[in-house]
Amino acid sequence: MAVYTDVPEDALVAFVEGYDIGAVLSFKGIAEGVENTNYFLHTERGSYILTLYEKRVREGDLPFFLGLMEHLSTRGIVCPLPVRDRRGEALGRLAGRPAAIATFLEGLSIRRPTAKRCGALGEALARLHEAGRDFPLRRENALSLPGWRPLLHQAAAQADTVSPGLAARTQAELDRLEASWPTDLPAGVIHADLFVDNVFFIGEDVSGIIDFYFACNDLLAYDLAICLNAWCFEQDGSYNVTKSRALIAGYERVRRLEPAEVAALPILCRGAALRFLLTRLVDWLNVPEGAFVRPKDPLEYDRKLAFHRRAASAADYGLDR
Ligand SMILES: Nc1ncnc2c1ncn2[C@@H]1O[C@H](COP(=O)(O)OP(=O)(O)OP(=O)(O)O)[C@@H](O)[C@H]1O
Ligand SMILES: N[C@@H](CCO)C(=O)O
Repeated sequence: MAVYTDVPEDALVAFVEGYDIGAVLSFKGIAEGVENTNYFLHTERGSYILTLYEKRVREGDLPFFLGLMEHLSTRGIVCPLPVRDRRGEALGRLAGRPAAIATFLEGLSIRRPTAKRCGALGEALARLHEAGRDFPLRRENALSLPGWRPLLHQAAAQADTVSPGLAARTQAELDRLEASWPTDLPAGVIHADLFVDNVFFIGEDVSGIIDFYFACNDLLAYDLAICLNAWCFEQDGSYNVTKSRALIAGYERVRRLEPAEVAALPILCRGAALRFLLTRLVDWLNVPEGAFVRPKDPLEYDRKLAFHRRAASAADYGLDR
């Protein structure tokens, strides 16, 4: 569950009075998610999400995240739109934490997406990349290649308690990626955490994208690699190349990949898998005492990494050129 910070009712009422959204009708903590505290907020004017920013989100990055959601909204991407208070500020403080109110999005996240929905996701991802082109702020990706070794250092001593040989496997993978990571591919604003729980559908269509708190400037095709990892593996660990082909084809309906991006796809997928293996491993080994959080399984990404290590080219992901 993700309610790390309790908000007393009187503090909430005073906070909401600072906005032109009417009086509070109801207010409820949201169990999903692991990063921030989220409340569902219903007022006389409608439905909103109140977010209190927790540990991994740096306060200095919030203008980037909130500004990006505003920017993307004006360019037709359906994402939460931060609500500005009566003074024109999108970012406030509540219960001692930075906090913001954003619009509530309709739709459902789909746990087991079909190939058709993977195609719709691919298209939505490329639209997001296109819409982010003229966003003026920059944020380096703290969880790209240079950030992985410090994470491994944090986890290495205990990694083998999670799975025998994990420390050495992860170390070897990181060495290999450091020697071959591409640098000269098209870059721009990426979402960087576009998992199935962050995409809402109505029917077969993407109705909205949430959770921009890892968004940053990085390689566009790396974002695609994150989605291939998150959307195209089955429960039994097998890679579904039909879904993968559909996701990439959806992406290319909006932005065609350059030959260098196609060639780099296997290595980008390895990097994306290692990134989530490492953050999950660190979280798995460091559950804060008394926290109501169920850490995500790092070994899921150890198994995905094994698939990517065997991939010879983009053809293994259904991209035959
Ligand atoms: N704008 C929104 N509209 C509707 N529901 C939302 C919105 N924002 C968040 N939610 C709901 O709150 C849940 C948690 O939100 P979110 O994924 O942003 O939290 P998080 O702690 O950052 O999670 P994660 O673990 O994915 O990083 C979502 O799964 C969704 O159900
Ligand atoms: N999407 C991430 C967690 C949220 O940052 C994961 O599945 O590891």
